[in-house]
Parts: sequence; structure tokens; C-alpha cells
Amino acid sequence: MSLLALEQAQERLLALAPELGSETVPSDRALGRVLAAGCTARRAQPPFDVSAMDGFALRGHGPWRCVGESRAGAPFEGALEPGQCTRISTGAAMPDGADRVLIREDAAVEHDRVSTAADPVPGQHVRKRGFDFGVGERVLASGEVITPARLALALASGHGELPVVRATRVAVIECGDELARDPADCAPHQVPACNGAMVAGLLAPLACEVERLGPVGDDPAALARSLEEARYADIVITIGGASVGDHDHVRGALADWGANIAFWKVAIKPGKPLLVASRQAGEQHQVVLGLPGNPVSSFVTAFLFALPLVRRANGMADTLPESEPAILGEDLPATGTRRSFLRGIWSAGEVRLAASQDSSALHALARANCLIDRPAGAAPSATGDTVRVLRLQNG
Ligand SMILES: Nc1nc2c(c(=O)[nH]1)N[C@H]1C(S)=C(S)[C@@H](COP(=O)(O)OP(=O)(O)OC[C@H]3O[C@@H](n4cnc5c(N)ncnc54)[C@H](O)[C@@H]3O)O[C@H]1N2
Ligand code: MOO
Repeated sequence: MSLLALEQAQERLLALAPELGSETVPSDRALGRVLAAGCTARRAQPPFDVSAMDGFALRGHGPWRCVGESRAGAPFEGALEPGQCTRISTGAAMPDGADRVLIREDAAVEHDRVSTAADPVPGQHVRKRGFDFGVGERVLASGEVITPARLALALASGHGELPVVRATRVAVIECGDELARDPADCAPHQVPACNGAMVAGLLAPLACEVERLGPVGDDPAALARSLEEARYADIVITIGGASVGDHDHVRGALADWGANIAFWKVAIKPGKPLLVASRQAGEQHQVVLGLPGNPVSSFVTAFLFALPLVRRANGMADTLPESEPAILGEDLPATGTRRSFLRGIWSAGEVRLAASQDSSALHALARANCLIDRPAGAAPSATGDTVRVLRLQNG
């Protein structure tokens, strides 16, 4: 069976991404979510002319007589005559008639008399009404991800709630008779189940709800029960049991569950036995990603496939990780027939290999901060050559 190239596999997977509806949520719960509709400002910022500094709001030339105070939240009620001023704090409304601000440090104050060496010019230290945004101005566009700064903009422009794409529901099922749920209760023939938590952790910064099921044994009936438990999920991620062993039941169980296998096996190392399927149950469209069980293979395929899939389901435009150039700090051997994603450590301007490139080597993975992306059939590379790397920001 010929293996699919990475780009083709990603393209085919993303084309299957579920279309999620939208919902309205409190703005401070919308972080990381994608806006389902644009927002226009319901108020101006600032809502009136305000002072940018602590000092005195002045009218005309000095010296000035201080007739009161304008504080943020407690504006001066009257109007200033020429030669008058008020104390003013940063963000407070400019009193009617005031046209400039003298900062506290430059003011000489004697009783109610305020003077300065050089008069401020008109408009100095004044923020004009609506200079940041005016009422009705478009502040956020449909399709934008709500970042912390955009959350602040939404709130400041009067939006306590936002229409966003529904968060993707993800179920992660770990498969294998050898997997122990509790590392403290792990028999000699077992290994602690760790990939599910790792994959859920990779997904954590995205707007999704992840439920972990299992671990389930290498038993088609048990796997069928877990898949049924995951029938609500937009995306089902299975881990392990994806290869060709006698106890690799994932493909069979998926077919029995009514899922259509879209493709199996991708020309990447690690991660070859990646499996993608989809299932239509009534109105509900589900995508299944079968990740290989070797921990590093799970990690790399989650990074290259699961994260982009959730991003696409969430409505994000940019879904695939972007590589950047890096200088090799050591020689690399030629690659085989699969595109390789080597675990690398990028520091002080050079990238080097993590200690072990075995697809089960968690210790090396945990030290890596990037994947070195090597094309299939590449000749050896030498120290000082440029390679492409993918940063692991949440690795
Ligand atoms: N004859 C062949 N054998 C294998 C092939 C092949 O092409 N022909 N491919 C190899 C490759 S590449 C990979 S990757 C693995 C993937 O196999 P599976 O997806 O079936 O994974 P398992 O056999 O279930 O497990 C592999 C390995 O990973 C450990 N594991 C699994 N799940 C977890 C988990 N949730 N937490 C921690 N560790 C886990 C498991 O104990 C095994 O050691 O197949 C090769 N074989
Ligand atoms: O491709 Mo497997 O994922 O090398 O270990």
C-alpha cells in the first residue's frame, strides 16, 4: 500500500472537519474562540476628552487659579473660565472649557495658584473622545480568534457577550491491554497510560472540551463500547492499536461503528500508521483520528493532525504549523522514504538532535523544543546547513 504524503493527508483530513454552529457566551469565556460575527463598538473610547496624565487641566495661559478637581469616575461639574484650572487625574474627563494639561511634575503650586515655567500647548496630554474607536466602528471581524487583547477590546467597546463558534468536543480513547490507568498501580507487564494526557495537554490551549476515555483493552467489544460513549464528540481520537498487529483492533472497530476509513498510513516518521475516518450519524458528523501508540508517534501526529483539525473545526483560518529556518549544530544522516520529524533542541542559534530519536523515547521528547522537518529522500546534512524546524510551543 503506498503511503500518503503529509500535505495530501492534512488536506484530506481538514476537508472532513466538522462544521460547528455558533453560540453566544460571556466575553470572558470566549478566549481562544473564533468570532462567528463581527462586532461594532457600542460606545466610544474614550467616551469624552480625557487627560493622559496626572496634573492640572488648564484653560488658556497661566498662571491659573485652581477651582476644583476632576477624577476618573468623578468629573468636575462646572466649566472653566480663562485662567482657571482643576486638578486632574489620568483618565479623568477634561472639564468644559479646559484645553490642555500641565503635568504635576512641571507645576508650581502655591495655595490655589498654579504656574509653570513653559505653558503647555493646546491639546497637550489630552486624549480626544473616540480616538481609539467611535460608536458604530467595526472593532472585531468575523473569523478572528479572541486573544486577551481582543477580549479587552470587546469589553471596552461594550460587548459583555460574544457570538463564537461552538467549542469542539473531543473524545480521546487510549487502547491497549498493557496500559495501566494509575502509574502507582502498574503491574510489571504493564506501562502507565500517558499518551491520552499528553494529547489532551497539546489540545488544552485550543477552544475545545476534551474527555478522556479508557484505557480500553485490546478487545473489539470494549473498544465498541468506548466508541459508543464517544458518540457525542465532534472528533474522536484513538491512541494505539493502529498498526498491523493481531491485537490492533481500531480499524475493525471503526468499520463496525459505521465509520468510513478515509485513509490509513502517511509517509512520515514517526507516525506512519495514522488513520483517518469519518462517521455520519443522523445530523452528526464525526471525524476519527487514529494515532499510533508509540508515545513520540502520538505526539508528532497530534501536533501535525489533531491540532490543525481542532483549529479548523473551531473556525480558524490558519491551521497548519509553520516551519522556520534554523542552522544545524551537528551533522544529520540521510533520510529514508518517509518525511522525518526529528526531535530537536534549538538554542543559541543552533539546532541539535535530542538524545534519542526512537519513537518511544519520551525522555528525549520532553527535552525537545522543536521538530526538525526533513524531506523524504534527503541527502545527509552538515553542521552549518539550514534546515526547517517547527517550534513546539506547548510541547
Ligand atoms: N509489523 C509492523 N509492526 C509495526 C509497524 C509496521 O508497519 N509493521 N509499525 C510500527 C510503527 S511505525 C508504530 S508507530 C507502531 C504503532 O503501533 P500501534 O498504533 O498499533 O500502537 P500499539 O501497538 O498499541 O502500541 C505501540 C507502543 O506504544 C505504547 N502505547 C500505546 N498506547 C499508549 C498510551 N496510551 N500510553 C503510553 N504508551 C502507549 C505501547 O505500549 C507500545 O509500546 O507499530 C509499529 N509496529
Ligand atoms: O512511524 Mo512509527 O510512528 O515510527 O514509530
